[in-house]
Amino acid sequence: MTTTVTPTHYSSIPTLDYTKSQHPGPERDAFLASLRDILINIGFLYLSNHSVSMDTVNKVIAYAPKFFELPQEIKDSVDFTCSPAFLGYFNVGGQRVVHARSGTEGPSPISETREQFTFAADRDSKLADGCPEWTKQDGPGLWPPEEVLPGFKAALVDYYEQVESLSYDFASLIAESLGLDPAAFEQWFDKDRMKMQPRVKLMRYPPPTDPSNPKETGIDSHEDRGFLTFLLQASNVAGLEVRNISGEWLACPPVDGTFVVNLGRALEKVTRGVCMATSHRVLSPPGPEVRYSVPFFSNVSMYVRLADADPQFPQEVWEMYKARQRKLDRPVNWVYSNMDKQLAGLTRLTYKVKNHPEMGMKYHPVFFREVFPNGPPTKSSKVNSLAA
Ligand SMILES: O=C(O)CCC(=O)C(=O)O
Ligand SMILES: [Fe+2]
Repeated sequence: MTTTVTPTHYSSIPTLDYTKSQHPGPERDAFLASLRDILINIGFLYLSNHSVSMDTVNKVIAYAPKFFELPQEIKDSVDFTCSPAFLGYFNVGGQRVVHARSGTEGPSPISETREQFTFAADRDSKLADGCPEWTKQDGPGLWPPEEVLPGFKAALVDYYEQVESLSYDFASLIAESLGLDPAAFEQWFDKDRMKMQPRVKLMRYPPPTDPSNPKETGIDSHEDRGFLTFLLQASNVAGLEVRNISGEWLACPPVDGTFVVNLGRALEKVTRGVCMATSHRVLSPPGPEVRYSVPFFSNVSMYVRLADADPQFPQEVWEMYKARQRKLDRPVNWVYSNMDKQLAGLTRLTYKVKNHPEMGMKYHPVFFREVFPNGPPTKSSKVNSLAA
């Protein structure tokens, strides 16, 4: 029997009310049906009434500008180049970047301008000899001194832990909506959550330094590399845009009390392309206001291989997937690379060293020579990994 499925054409970003998923009944069934459609046909949603306390969210919103207003020498003292775990402050000032999948560097590259502060809950560092090289990405973050910004670390770590917990609950809803056991994705996570490596970034997007240069932007079109992204838009300034299956750019403006949730390439791969890692970009604000945002990137365990995925979706899910593939304005190339056949921790470190060769030379000198047997690359061959 042939079924004809027409993919939903999204012309705006849909919203799901998280509370509807919390109790069995028709509302929960409807939530799961909408979630399935969204995962397959747009890959982006607003999540309202989520489980993270608004008090915690509001603290993060209040701290974001305060961090970036700190004197430059304090921000520089937590520069990520001082962290083997690649945590800390990074000033992306008008750099040329190339993003995975979405594009190659052309003759007139986009230059991105933003500041970011990457953090995680503290993990033990494993710098001792004998640990696999990639475990050295674990480690404590860099934080400004407590007296400079009292309460900053506590508020951000509280936020991190609450969103992390939501990320596992949401992964289980995704599995269920796709007709799998709710625990099906647990195979991609460590039971001991302290081994997991989510990352959060405070982002600050200033208006362009040269408004006459249309190539200056916040973040060029890209897909996130991780599993799920939970984005808090932390000021009332728009700029995020999302590409739908027909190639139209949809605005995704801030909506109070929501997270924007989108799917990363790891989730795309473990679902063999059924869930879509959707392209998105951030335009620099027109000014004078600055835009702040706080993406939380969940990820798979460092100890799994994405290419081991063998999801047993029901036939109707595969039909929805095939119907979407026929409608896409471009191929979604989710095929497994050699990198997906090795441990995810190794792949992640490889991307980090490719992105930041200077960090590779400093903290992973032996591994660096494996990645770059012919010596350090020229600047233009850099690949930007956002959800690092
Ligand atoms: O700042 C935003 O709104 C989105 C950021 C983003 O896409 C990223 O960091 O991967
Ligand atoms: Fe992103």
